[in-house]
Amino acid sequence: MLDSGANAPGATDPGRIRNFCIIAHIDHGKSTLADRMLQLTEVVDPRQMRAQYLDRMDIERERGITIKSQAVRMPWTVREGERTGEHAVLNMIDTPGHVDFTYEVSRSLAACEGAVLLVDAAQGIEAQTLANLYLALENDLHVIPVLNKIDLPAAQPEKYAEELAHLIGCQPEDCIRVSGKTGVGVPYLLDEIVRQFTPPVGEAESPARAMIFDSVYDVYRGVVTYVRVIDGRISARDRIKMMSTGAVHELLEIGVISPEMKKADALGVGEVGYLITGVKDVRQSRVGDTVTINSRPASQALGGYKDPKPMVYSGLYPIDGSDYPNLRDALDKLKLNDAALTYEPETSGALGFGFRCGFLGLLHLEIIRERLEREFNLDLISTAPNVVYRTIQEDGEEVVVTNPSEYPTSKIAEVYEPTVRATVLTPNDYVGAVMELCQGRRGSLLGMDYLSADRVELRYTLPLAEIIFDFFDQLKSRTKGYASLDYEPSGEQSSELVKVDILLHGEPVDAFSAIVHKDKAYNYGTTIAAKLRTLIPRQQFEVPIQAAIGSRVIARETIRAIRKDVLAKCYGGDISRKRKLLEKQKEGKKRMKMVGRVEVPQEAFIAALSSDSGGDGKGAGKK
Ligand SMILES: Nc1nc2c(ncn2[C@@H]2O[C@H](COP(=O)(O)OP(=O)(O)OP(=O)(O)O)[C@@H](O)[C@H]2O)c(=O)[nH]1
Repeated sequence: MLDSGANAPGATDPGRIRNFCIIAHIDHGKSTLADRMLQLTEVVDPRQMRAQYLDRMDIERERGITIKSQAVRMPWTVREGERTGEHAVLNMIDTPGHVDFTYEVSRSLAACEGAVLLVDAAQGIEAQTLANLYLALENDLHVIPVLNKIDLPAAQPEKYAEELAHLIGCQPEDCIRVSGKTGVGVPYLLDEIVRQFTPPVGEAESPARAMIFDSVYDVYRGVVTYVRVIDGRISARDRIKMMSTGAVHELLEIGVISPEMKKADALGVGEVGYLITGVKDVRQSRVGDTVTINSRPASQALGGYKDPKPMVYSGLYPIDGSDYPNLRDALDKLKLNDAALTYEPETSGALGFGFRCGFLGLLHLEIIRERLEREFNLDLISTAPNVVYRTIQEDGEEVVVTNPSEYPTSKIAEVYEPTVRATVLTPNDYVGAVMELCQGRRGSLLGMDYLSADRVELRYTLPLAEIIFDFFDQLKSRTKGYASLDYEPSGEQSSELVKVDILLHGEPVDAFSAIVHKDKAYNYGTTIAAKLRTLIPRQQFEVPIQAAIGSRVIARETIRAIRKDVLAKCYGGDISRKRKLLEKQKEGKKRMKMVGRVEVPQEAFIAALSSDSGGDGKGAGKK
């Protein structure tokens, strides 16, 4: 339990504090190790312990992934070695592992002095092990290498200790071996955290400066802001000031998380805790901003973070048009918690009123969509995800396109698409398969290194648009699940892109427009046209389905004419039965959308869009 006296928040000697995070490739066991630490430090009562204690969102628990960072304060008394008996206060920050949430990781790292780099002893180093290690080194963190899951029969700690030591530049013996599951080695790791990581340094007498590393919206309490105090002290009676806006807020509460919110009188140098001001909008408590005290403000803000930029866009439409206001409310609420989500209203001829939303990646898209459906009870259609394009017109005008149907059709001098720098780690045997995949996706090889005798790192520049469609699934299936992927934005490139329109009876259907590379346009056109032919019922006239680039048709399918005679089944003269059938047909028609003269059932749009956009996101979640 949280002890009083010298370890109480606000009164803690910074020399006793260790702020650290756990970084790892996805599924290497961060959350499990965090659970064991909570248990060993007795912060969580054994009766209340549950798996993935810090993953508070339902989706996080169900999918077994961490989305939001979490900070928790744990007292620890060193058990062994020359510092036995020393009382320390550990602030642990659990971070997400998926690429979509890298920006959360980098924010958390800036609040720490040390990082525990966790590697699954049955898997070895993976792409995000490297990516996270580089982030930690960029933030000048001391890194403790740890091999996890040593209880597994397939664990090869000797082999991977060599690899890890080689990577970090230490001795294989320096890699600590633990099992987050059984708890073996974890007390020793906690001792080493106290021994190896440096305590925070700051000016206790200076005006207060605290860095906001997260802020979340809580329905009952308003915005909860997580801070790390760098200099000075913030006490519960202070009025705080946000340095970027100058806005002054009354403090309603201040405290630490251990493992639930615990009120405190103050937070001093190096401490990690929360502030509640009664503000209702997370944007007023911006991540990266510096908090100071109004009565004695600091003169200079701390260096902030980069704002996350949406990478992938998709249109979200309520299946029932009358849900539109609810969708807007729901997005407003999610936005309170998620600064990376963007949205603006848009109208589609095919789908009605909806929103064009911007996401960090496919997993982010999927999670927002799932939360909208689950927490707000909405049924949604999402259009196929696309990236942002920048076009330069012949007259020099620049147009940024987030919706393919708004792509300018004529007089384009050049088009730029976003690219990523991708790192793939794969066993030697699959190098050929990975290269073939990357080349098929318009990748260019930047370099290739052997990390050990049988593990190769391949670096590619790839168009982001090529990654968001089933790239990860393909990579996994071509390498029997052994390859891992990480990527980061790397600017943009000029490409030969075209907009493919899908026309029904001569009318373009905006929801199906796509921007694709010219070599892939034909494939996209024929696939969608063939799919729609099977999904759209016959009409009383012949309906051509065409795929076109500008006015040039590149593919065509035809739905043959038929008169749907609902009365055919009624050979008797029962007029009431006939009327009933006609009524039923009318009901059905209400759920039809008119595209020009063609009646298209809503389900056809959903089916055509879902099979195109659904599959890959799920794979991304399992990374
Ligand atoms: N045998 C064994 N399994 C473990 C150990 N640690 C974690 N696992 C299992 O590995 C899987 C992933 O563990 P998590 O703790 O959820 O992994 P994570 O790194 O937090 O995953 P993200 O939060 O998604 O980044 C789970 O099925 C755990 O039960 C361990 O020490 N031994």
